[in-house]
Amino acid sequence: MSTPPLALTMGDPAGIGGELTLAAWARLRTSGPAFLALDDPARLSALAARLGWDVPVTPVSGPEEAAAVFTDRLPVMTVRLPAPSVPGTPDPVNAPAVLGSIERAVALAQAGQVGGVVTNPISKATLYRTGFAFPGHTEFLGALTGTAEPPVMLLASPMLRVVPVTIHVSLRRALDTLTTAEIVRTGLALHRGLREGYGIESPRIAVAGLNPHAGEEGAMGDEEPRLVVPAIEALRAQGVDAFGPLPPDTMFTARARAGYDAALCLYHDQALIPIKTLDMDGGVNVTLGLPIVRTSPDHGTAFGIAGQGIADPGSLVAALRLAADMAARRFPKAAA
Ligand SMILES: NC(=O)C1=CN([C@@H]2O[C@H](COP(=O)(O)OP(=O)(O)OC[C@H]3O[C@@H](n4cnc5c(N)ncnc54)[C@H](O)[C@@H]3O)[C@@H](O)[C@H]2O)C=CC1
Ligand SMILES: NCC(=O)COP(=O)(O)O
Repeated sequence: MSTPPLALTMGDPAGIGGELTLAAWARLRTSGPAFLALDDPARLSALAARLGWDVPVTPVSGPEEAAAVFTDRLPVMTVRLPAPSVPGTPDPVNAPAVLGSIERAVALAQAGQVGGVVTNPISKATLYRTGFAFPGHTEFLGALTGTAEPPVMLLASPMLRVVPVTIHVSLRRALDTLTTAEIVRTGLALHRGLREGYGIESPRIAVAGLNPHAGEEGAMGDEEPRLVVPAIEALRAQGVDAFGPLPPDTMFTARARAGYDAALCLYHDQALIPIKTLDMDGGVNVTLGLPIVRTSPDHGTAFGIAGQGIADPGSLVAALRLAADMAARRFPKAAA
């Protein structure tokens, strides 16, 4: 049996997702991994024509047909848009198609018809206006696949892997809701994810402090002794090679990064600023704790440059490659 293709979602059709899908196909068509887009073939064809890109788009009935045509044509399983997409101007009317694309990709992955799901960026604010009740893909995918615990967001590049313990909440709320139990739960999920997804037998996990100088022995905040140190002790008691809390301002230097496999960070920007600064075009967002493989580019919809053909497809290409690697590691029989 040959490796099944990956499913690539539409993302917000007013964002850069469409042109990234076209560019990713051009880069991967001969080398793979193969993927099928869950998108509107007419809008992708029109976009390719407008950009002057030679990307033949073809509707397909399913993953098998997609794998057969991938070298010559970009295969698309049709998800019709209710309204024409205008680059840079998101339209909530298209939200059902955006979400439908994700739902269909997940169903294909759960049925074992695709190796994993790769998502193009959605506009969270646009979806919230239509009543979307999840902070982002990560939590939506947890609900779609019925995970017992909330999934965990890992951002990964060859230079750095980071996980934020709190994700899409205000900084104030992140501080108010940070608990030892949540640090431990996230650390355990990271430990498992590094073993299963990356084959790292005994992952070294650096835990960030919250305050300047990791609290300066309590003079600049007490969260380190009160929340973080007990979490590290609990993780170590469960066999996880966790250490810290490290001063956040120096833990991302090249020297410091050489000492760990992933950094466990306490809030969104503590994790995402270093990785996007180091490797915006190579960073990949991976969801840990799902029964399926899911990756995505590390960036968003980039409405300001959408439709111009100048968006860098590097992060999406890296996301597709990583999803294929993870699928092969998780489902070796399907990849044989
Ligand atoms: N996985 C997802 O679905 C994600 C969605 N978003 C959503 O994206 C929307 C916009 O978020 P922002 O914070 O503005 O971040 P953004 O990543 O969309 O844009 C930030 C800056 O990076 C540039 N940029 C982004 N991707 C690029 C690429 N591939 N090539 C060249 N330049 C690129 C943009 O032009 C902009 O200057 C928000 O609604 C947010 O929720 C953000 C991150 C991830
Ligand atoms: N800042 C990362 C991000 O927004 C990705 O979120 P998700 O949609 O993958 O949950």
